[in-house]
Amino acid sequence: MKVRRSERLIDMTHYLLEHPHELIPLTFFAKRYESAKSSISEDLAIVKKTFKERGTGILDTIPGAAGGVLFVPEIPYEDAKKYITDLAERLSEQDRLLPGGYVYLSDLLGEPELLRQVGRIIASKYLGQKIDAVMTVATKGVPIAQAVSSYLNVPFVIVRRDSKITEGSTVSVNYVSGSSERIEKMELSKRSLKRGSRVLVVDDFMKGGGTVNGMKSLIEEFECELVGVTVFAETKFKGIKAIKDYTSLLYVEDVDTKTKTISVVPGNYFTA
Ligand SMILES: O=P(O)(O)OC[C@H]1C[C@H](OP(=O)(O)OP(=O)(O)O)[C@H](O)[C@@H]1O
Repeated sequence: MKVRRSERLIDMTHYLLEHPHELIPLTFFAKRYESAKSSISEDLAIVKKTFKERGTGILDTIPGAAGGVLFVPEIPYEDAKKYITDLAERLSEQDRLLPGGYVYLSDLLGEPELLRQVGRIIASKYLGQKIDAVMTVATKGVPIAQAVSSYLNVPFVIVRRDSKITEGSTVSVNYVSGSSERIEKMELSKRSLKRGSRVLVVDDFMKGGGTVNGMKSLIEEFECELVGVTVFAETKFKGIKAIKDYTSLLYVEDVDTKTKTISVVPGNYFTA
């Protein structure tokens, strides 16, 4: 039964939002709605225009028999800036400060809406760049990696600091944990990354940068390519950070251990 345009537009938009970075042939929609390809092309032009005007993302049209449409999510700069600025205020609450200058984030990183927004903001940073996998380290980086990978439609891989029999054979590297200035080890299952993969590293928090630097070494061990590094939050570090090229959404600019207060501002995401 032929489907009316208004219904096609609703269902088509839902399908595209659910399948980012996936090339969808026009014939798929023509069959789904029992409509002519010319009608589908008109529908997609409406969706493309609305996505662009609303900052939902880009609807690329790939011509030819093997062509189709491909939805690339993004977030307008102003929307990202406002969201992160509001989050910075929220983080500047009392009693988030932990020993060693860490910040309690687990409540925030358990909120589905926050993870959706953070995933979209981080994915938008790498618009147009080929990414084959997102990498993070257990544990608190995992929800962020999952959110980013769902927007990029690529797998995420979890680096571990402890050996797990269920990971099979692994590649491990030693790294200097900037925070504890100790030599620590991290490892990744050999099955996780194909040689030559382009990898985006994300994590929840950066202090000395040793953890991210360890993941950078792992990427080299796998003969893969580091596309970039984005952390949810970073804090000042008394020494020299182990890594220079990274983006942070939030920056803990001041910590008062007496009053247990912190001052958080937007990170270098908006300036880098
Ligand atoms: O920049 P660095 O000085 O290396 O510190 C950042 C590390 C430390 C902390 O992990 P932990 O809290 O140790 O581990 P988990 O994520 O499992 O809680 C955080 O999640 C980053 O991974």
